[in-house]
Amino acid sequence: MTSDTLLETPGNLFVVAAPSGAGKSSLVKALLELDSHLSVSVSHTTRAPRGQEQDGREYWFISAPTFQDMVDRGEFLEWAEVHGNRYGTSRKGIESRLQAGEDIVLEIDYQGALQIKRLFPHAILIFILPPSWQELEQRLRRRGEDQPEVIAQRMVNAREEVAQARHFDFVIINALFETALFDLKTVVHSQRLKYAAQLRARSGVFQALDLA
Ligand SMILES: Nc1nc2c(ncn2[C@@H]2O[C@H](COP(=O)(O)OP(=O)(O)O)[C@@H](O)[C@H]2O)c(=O)[nH]1
Ligand SMILES: Nc1ncnc2c1ncn2[C@@H]1O[C@H](COP(=O)(O)OP(=O)(O)O)[C@@H](O)[C@H]1O
Repeated sequence: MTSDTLLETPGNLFVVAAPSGAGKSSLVKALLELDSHLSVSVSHTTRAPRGQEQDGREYWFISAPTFQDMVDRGEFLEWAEVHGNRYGTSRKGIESRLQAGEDIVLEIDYQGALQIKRLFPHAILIFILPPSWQELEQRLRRRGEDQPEVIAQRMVNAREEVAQARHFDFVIINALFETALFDLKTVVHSQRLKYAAQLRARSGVFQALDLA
């Protein structure tokens, strides 16, 4: 990463991906409660809402034709088909929020994460791993939101998803929740420090000392 790419926007962009059930949503939710400078982008999806999910909170739930219209109009920064449904990050707001210095987290799959890295080379890609396959399956069952065949499909897809972790900047193992949350906070915090250091490196003091 070069300093120029880091300074592309004043806001930091974090992308968190994981196989279904690894704990990504729980970790991001806990992180947002602790960090008022971070906000999450709400994706659009053609998937039906689960139990307590609300339109505009977890996702914008839209029909397949509406999703296609948005694709055709170029309204997504990235989109992908995951577990038989389509999911996308709306362009609206993201670029302007980053330019305004806001930090944003995207909770998306690996295909979307890799698209975002191409668009925003300074984005920080974080992959969350479960401690074992057995624990992953247990978490999907305990969550109690998906039918057995949906869980089976997600376990099959998880093998392919986990193989993509090597393309990410950081890999966090979510065995103990509090430890994984601490790791996630540390990544966010260190990225902010790095950015602040880049700004200082361009400041008058560094220029005057021939350190820039
Ligand atoms: N590419 C992309 N993937 C997304 C987006 N929103 C959610 N996803 C991913 O779609 C997958 C399925 O999400 P979901 O149906 O909520 O299931 P869960 O991960 O088991 O909670 C997960 O890997 C999400 O990270 C998006 O905007 N773009
Ligand atoms: N470290 C952990 N230990 C045990 N259970 C966890 C842990 N992290 C998350 N969970 C539980 O696992 C289930 C799946 O978590 P969730 O955040 O919905 O995953 P994802 O968003 O990755 O699909 C939830 O019931 C959640 O409470």
